[in-house]
Amino acid sequence: MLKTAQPLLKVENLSIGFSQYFRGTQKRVIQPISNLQVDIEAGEIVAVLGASGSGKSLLAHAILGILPTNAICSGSIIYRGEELTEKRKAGLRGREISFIPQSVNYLDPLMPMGRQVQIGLDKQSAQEKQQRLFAHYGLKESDGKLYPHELSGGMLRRVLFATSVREGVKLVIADEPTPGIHPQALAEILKQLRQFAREGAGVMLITHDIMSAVKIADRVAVINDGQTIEVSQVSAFSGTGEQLKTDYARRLWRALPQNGFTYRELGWEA
Ligand SMILES: Nc1ncnc2c1ncn2[C@@H]1O[C@H](COP(=O)(O)OP(=O)(O)OP(=O)(O)O)[C@@H](O)[C@H]1O
Ligand code: NI
Repeated sequence: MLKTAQPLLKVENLSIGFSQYFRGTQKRVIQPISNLQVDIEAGEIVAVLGASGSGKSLLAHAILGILPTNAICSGSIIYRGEELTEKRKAGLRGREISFIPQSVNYLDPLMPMGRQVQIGLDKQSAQEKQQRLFAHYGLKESDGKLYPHELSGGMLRRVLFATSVREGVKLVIADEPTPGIHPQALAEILKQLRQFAREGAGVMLITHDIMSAVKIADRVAVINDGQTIEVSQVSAFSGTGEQLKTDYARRLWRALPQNGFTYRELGWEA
């Protein structure tokens, strides 16, 4: 891949904390993310791999500008050469920067599915495009009139995917898009992410599934306790992991069932 001087997205020294009350009145700050780094080139898929609670969703939400209001955030997020301010995030979100959230709760419970997929689409052709997306994701035209509670979990995930397909999308953030999904649907989703990249978008695939990461990513960023442990080319995840830079990543790789160890040794509950 051609290296450009400036990556599409560069997250540097990102720290996120929350101020919390405990014992009623005392305040303390918890720091789920500290000094996290990751960057993505246009046309590249970077997997962000980390155990549950390691800070993956917070990273996604920081890039998108949808952190809870009590979050204390510092560091820099540079997108296309410029600081991604909260105002810029709001303007790009759902358009140039698209998001496939971890939870189907991100869908509006009070809005029919068809309208949710039309958000961010060019008004004149929105309906036609939405219908094409529905067909592409195996949803029926009549499903467009249904509300989230009337659809199955699998269908909702497909709707979430449809909301991320936008003309001119340059960055796709997919937060665990594959939980509990059967293998064929998983292959389909990974193929779609690859397609985004082929069309020139940068893709961040957040996952705790090392196999999905290795199957699809160009590079893998391993995070633990809100810190970047290692960023490596995907080719380093092979053999005995001798090309990996850190012991942590090597243990993670070797813990795969086919590599002989178990996740439990890492205390990693996938
Ligand atoms: N609003 C919040 N207030 C306080 N702590 C929070 C808040 N949101 C997240 N955290 C804490 O930050 C840490 C990271 O959370 P995050 O959701 O980013 O993890 P994750 O890597 O996405 O995990 P999972 O794989 O389970 O989705 C967790 O310990 C979580 O409890
Ligand atoms: Ni998460």
